[in-house]
Amino acid sequence: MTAPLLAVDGVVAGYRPDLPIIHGISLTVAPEEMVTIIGPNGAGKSTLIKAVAGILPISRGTVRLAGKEITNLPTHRMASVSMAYVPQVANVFTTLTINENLKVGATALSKEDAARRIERGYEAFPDLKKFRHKKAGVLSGGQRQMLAVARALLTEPRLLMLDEPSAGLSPLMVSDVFQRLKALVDTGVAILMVEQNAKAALAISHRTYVFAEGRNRIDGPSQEMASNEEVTSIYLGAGGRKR
Ligand SMILES: Nc1ncnc2c1ncn2[C@@H]1O[C@H](COP(=O)(O)OP(=O)(O)OP(=O)(O)O)[C@@H](O)[C@H]1O
Repeated sequence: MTAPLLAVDGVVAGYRPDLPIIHGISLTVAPEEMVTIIGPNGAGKSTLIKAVAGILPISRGTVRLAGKEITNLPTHRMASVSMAYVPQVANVFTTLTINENLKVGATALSKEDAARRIERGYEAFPDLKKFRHKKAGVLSGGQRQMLAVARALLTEPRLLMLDEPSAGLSPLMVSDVFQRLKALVDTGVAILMVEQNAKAALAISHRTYVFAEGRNRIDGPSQEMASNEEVTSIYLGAGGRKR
């Protein structure tokens, strides 16, 4: 088996040191793999991703990226370990133009690198180029999500983490956003994302982890999970039932 790019082992974390929300979660993401985390509301999906991103303190367990321990790495150092995180809300500056949003994301880069990488972002997301001088506030939900992703990619991460990229999007937009994320994986970026939209997540990702009550519940190849009885009955509802 390929050595994991991300290895989360027995992580305990929460919003208060005396009140853990996740109780020893483990998972891996291989290079160029797309992994989703699904589970009911309050299962601790966002908490896990925030803990890996260094936003919430980890009280037990470890996080390794490419074999190097990065447990409780300060968020501002994420780019230096080739990792990027797109939060669920407030992930773009709505009063700035698209171009300005990208420039803000590129402040740590040299002028040449910034220009080159922003141009590459425009190539990957042509809609953004079309509206480059428009305020991000006028973008559709899907385009906004793409802007947040394009900004996160400016640091050229090997691992991109996303918290519910489909939140608030129409089914058509979900499909478009997911296809673009999949295309990113094909260019060599690994993705770990939390999703409420279990059906779409299972259809697009390589592997899926199901969390419940702050613990690993079940995991495996997404195709298998999509036909797993427990997953279909509890998490997919009527729309995801086995044929
Ligand atoms: N800012 C916060 N302060 C304190 N507790 C929080 C905070 N945010 C979430 N929680 C609690 O942590 C638990 C897990 O929340 P989390 O957001 O990780 O769940 P989730 O699996 O991502 O589900 P959802 O899809 O509903 O966000 C919940 O019980 C929630 O009430």
